[in-house]
Amino acid sequence: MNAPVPGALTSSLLYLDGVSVSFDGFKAIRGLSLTIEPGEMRAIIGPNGAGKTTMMDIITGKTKPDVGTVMFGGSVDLTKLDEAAIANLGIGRKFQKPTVFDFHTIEDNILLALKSKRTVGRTLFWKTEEPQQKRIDDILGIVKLADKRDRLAGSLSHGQKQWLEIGMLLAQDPKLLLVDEPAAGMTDGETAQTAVLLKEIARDHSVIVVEHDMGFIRELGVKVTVLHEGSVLAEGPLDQVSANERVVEVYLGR
Ligand SMILES: Nc1ncnc2c1ncn2[C@@H]1O[C@H](COP(=O)(O)OP(=O)(O)OP(=O)(O)O)[C@@H](O)[C@H]1O
Repeated sequence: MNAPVPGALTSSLLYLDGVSVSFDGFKAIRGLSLTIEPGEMRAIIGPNGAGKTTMMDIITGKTKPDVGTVMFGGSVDLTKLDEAAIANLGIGRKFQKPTVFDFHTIEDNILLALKSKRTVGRTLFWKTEEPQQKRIDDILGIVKLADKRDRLAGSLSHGQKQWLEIGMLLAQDPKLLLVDEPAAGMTDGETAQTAVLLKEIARDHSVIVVEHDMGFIRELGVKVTVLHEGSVLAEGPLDQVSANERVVEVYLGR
């Protein structure tokens, strides 16, 4: 394992170095190093089994690495914290399948997410209705559901449900959002709209997007990290990693 780089530790929002984890002797993550800067959106691609989900499990505390450094905000060691503590630090995760409350309105879904934010200070000073309403309006505007606010979430299309869940994540006020295959199952129009939405969110948040849809990744126009067999195979602009022979061999050419 490499020694942590002090400069990167102080300036990076997320810093992984030399991270490995094995399941029953199988190394799912091997010597993974990755740095996300404040305000950065990063796309993660890679073949099935490359370790993308396990990497997110490590960041969110679901899985503990066997070795390696995982630092957040320059000084917080995520390997020492449980999932709830990591969520409270401001790391939000959106799983592939949308989990919204179908029998509540869209607005109430956002309201419930706002109320479930578990920071003590926020709960104590939680009393004024107006800022809360403004926050709901802002979030519904970002996820383009303001005109549907009174409809039941269950009536939304798959793509719209994904946007609502992203809105619910925003209600938690995360510093870093981990988004797993947001474009899966979406129409082309919804996929393009999702890229616009994530770019807007990335103006105020750091975002890690795991995706297989290369058209969508092109739309995002951000730095791409290619994972393969649990470590970084290539990193850089999409055109650059797409031209990498090894990336073509293990992923793009298949
Ligand atoms: N809890 C576990 N127990 C045993 N093996 C696991 C476990 N979790 C993941 N693995 C294995 O680790 C490897 C990496 O899996 P992971 O789900 O992280 O890959 P992925 O890149 O997310 O793949 P996909 O694109 O299919 O979602 C796979 O070979 C998987 O079978």
